[in-house]
Amino acid sequence: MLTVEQVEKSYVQGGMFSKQRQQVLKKVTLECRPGECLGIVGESGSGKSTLGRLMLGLERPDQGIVRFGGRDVMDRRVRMGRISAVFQNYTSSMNPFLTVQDAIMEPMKAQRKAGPGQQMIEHGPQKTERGQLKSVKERHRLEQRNHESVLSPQKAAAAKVDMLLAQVGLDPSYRLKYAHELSGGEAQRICIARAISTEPKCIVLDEAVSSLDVSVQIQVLQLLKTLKSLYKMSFVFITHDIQAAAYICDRFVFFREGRVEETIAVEQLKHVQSDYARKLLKHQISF
Ligand SMILES: Nc1ncnc2c1ncn2[C@@H]1O[C@H](COP(=O)(O)OP(=O)(O)OP(=O)(O)O)[C@@H](O)[C@H]1O
Repeated sequence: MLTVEQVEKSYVQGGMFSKQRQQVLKKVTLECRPGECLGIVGESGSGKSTLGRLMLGLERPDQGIVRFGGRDVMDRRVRMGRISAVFQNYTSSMNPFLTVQDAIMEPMKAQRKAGPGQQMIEHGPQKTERGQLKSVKERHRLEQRNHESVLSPQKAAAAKVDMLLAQVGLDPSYRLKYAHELSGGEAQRICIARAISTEPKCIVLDEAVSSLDVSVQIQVLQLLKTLKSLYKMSFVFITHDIQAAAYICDRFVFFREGRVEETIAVEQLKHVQSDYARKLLKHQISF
């Protein structure tokens, strides 16, 4: 579904006029399958976040391509509403001048603005791939959405936000709060609500629980697991925390110095082949 094919990325090192480049990603090929949680684990500086940005279409690879459903994610229409992100810095992820409601609504508004282009993709060539049933369901959803917005846009928005807040375990009173009025765990739940608001097929989570207290981490991981099965989404879970990854992921990609070192199903972790994967596991997991 989300595929990374022979991707390379380098950055200029030592200032704008320097000719030196650091090769951060080296011929990376991997796939996040429909409905799975793929963990990208590796040491600090191994290139995990760079890979995440490329998977989100935020940066262009020097070589290779990232595709979603067969299409290049650099095309905004391909990723809009289908791929979203949750980052580590939940406080800076939220605009301080927006209420929780407006922050959660932002991606949906952007998706609506994209309108015709979005529909071209939804009902274009994919219609035949996905079959008639899917397109009927989609049409019904769009009609319902239009119907709601014609009747009472504010009420419909508030109801949608309340539903999303409930799904991340927060009550409607949070709707009018601002980022500075939230705890870390609450802010991250809002970022998750925002990420699921367009019912994406895939979420890239980059160190999404790393800054939270351990007890809050567990709650947020449990929440992510529940939402994943509710929405039938895929996750790309980028982390250096193997314990957290083992809790939520189906497969691990061990990432080392910009390369895929080893890929393995989580239930097979005891049988990793590479020294690097063994070393990372030994430091963090006691079997
Ligand atoms: N925009 C950029 N410009 C220049 N160098 C960059 C840029 N982004 C990343 N790098 C470099 O690429 C390397 C990999 O960084 P990246 O953040 O992808 O690693 P990481 O595995 O996510 O690390 P961490 O776990 O510490 O976040 C680092 O050496 C970093 O300095």
